[in-house]
Amino acid sequence: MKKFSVVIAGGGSTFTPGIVMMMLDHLDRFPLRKLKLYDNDGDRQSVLGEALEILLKEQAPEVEFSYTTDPKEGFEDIDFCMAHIRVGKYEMREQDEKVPLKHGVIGQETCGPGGIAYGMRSITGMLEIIDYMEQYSPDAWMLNYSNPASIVAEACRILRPDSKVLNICDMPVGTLRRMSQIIEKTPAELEVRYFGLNHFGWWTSVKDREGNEYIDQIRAYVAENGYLTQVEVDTQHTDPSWQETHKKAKDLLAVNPRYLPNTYLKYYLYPDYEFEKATPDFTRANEVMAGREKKVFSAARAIIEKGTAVDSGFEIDAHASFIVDLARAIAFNTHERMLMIVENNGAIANFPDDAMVEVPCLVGTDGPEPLAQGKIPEFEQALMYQQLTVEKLVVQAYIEKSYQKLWQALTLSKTVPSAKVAKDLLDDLIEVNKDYWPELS
Ligand SMILES: NC(=O)c1ccc[n+]([C@@H]2O[C@H](COP(=O)([O-])OP(=O)(O)OC[C@H]3O[C@@H](n4cnc5c(N)ncnc54)[C@H](O)[C@@H]3O)[C@@H](O)[C@H]2O)c1
Ligand SMILES: O=P(O)(O)OC[C@H]1O[C@H](O[C@H]2[C@H](O)[C@@H](O)[C@@H](O)O[C@@H]2CO)[C@H](O)[C@@H](O)[C@@H]1O
Ligand SMILES: [Mn+2]
Repeated sequence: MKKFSVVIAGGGSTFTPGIVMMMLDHLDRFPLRKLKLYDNDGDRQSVLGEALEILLKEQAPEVEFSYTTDPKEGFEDIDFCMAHIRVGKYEMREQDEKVPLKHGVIGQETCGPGGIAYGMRSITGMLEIIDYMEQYSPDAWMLNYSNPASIVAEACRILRPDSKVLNICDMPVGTLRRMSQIIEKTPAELEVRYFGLNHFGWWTSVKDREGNEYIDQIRAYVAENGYLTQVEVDTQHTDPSWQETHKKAKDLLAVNPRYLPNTYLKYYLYPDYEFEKATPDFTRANEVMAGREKKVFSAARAIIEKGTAVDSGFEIDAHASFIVDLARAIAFNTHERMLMIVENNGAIANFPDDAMVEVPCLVGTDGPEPLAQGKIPEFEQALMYQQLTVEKLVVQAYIEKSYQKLWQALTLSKTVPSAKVAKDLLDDLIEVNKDYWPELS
């Protein structure tokens, strides 16, 4: 079987060790000849790079491993780029989550004003790494899960329409694990129908391979428990804030019992509840900095200190194996069925063709082919259209450097109460993002 060369862009990511360990666990399905880390913060990346160098020497010496901040070194001779960059890092995520709270609005990583601010930063970083990939390895594919995926996907549609970039999200993958536990199946046994935008969608069917429908059984469970399961399926999600998020699905179902909701809808349907329970001095960014980030980097420093990764604190991100499934689908034309963020083009019959939607796709060497999801009801259609327009206005604001369009995007968001609040918020966000956003006029 062909051996592949992969660069992880955003090598200093808290997810890098877990994903690398997952890839080593799948070498039989997706063999590697070369694995590289690329980041624009050498100090941050080198901590993980040095530790992973020790781990690969011990566990996969046949794989050529390196880490770099040099784009040519990072992106030459690769088959795939797995991208998980965070432009502005956690210090800016903290601003995304705290600045809106000062204006009485929810603060969140990818939703509402936080997501808009993050999107205005991410576009520049994404264009940068896409261009590096195309300059040094023009035949490579980028598997992107850098956020905010909806805005990044819309920016790719307009600014890099011919680039081989696949935008994906692991939220539905994680929730399907929960659903499978509820009905005592495995995720691999299930086939879903789903429609939405990224972090803004619904399941309309969950069937096993024999065609048995489980959505009613799952709905009955979620109506009582949300997506909280007896056994926590995500080690990432033992934090109380994530437990509350999975539980809140119960209230999302209450307002729209027709379909099973993506947990992110809570920020749009219950922004008042989310604002009331927010802790302005300690948001999710702080939780991660004190939790996952501290844990991952401490484990890396311990490996470097001891000189071995045996019994290390690195934890495999087994659930991230959908990334290998996606790479295999491209490499071996497997026609893997998975949710992707793709141009609608009729997949959702009564929604704009040029919307970047999250729907089930069959993925092969030519990329994803969306599966038709039919017409959607007007409640979901209207919500999606409002959010779609927000996302389109953000990308237009970025391209045109338009203050007016970004003000409109914030005003239109279901999380922002008025044009006045939107403008005050925008002026604050411009100030804190002055090193990252294009200058608006
Ligand atoms: N799509 C999904 O479902 C999903 C799931 C989990 C995480 N994510 C995303 O993955 C990303 C990484 O998350 P994290 O918490 O590990 O962040 P992190 O801050 O720990 O790591 C991100 C890395 O990206 C680097 N970076 C920033 N700008 C860059 C650029 N222009 N070029 C190269 N590197 C750059 C940073 O220096 C940092 O080392 C975020 O965008 C996050 O939202 C997405
Ligand atoms: O608050 P964080 O940094 O812990 O998570 C933000 C991300 O949350 C989702 O990814 C989850 C995923 O849904 C879950 O199954 C597991 O793999 O953990 C991930 C990280 O918590 C979401 O899909 C991402 O877009 C967010 O960035
Ligand atoms: Mn996501």
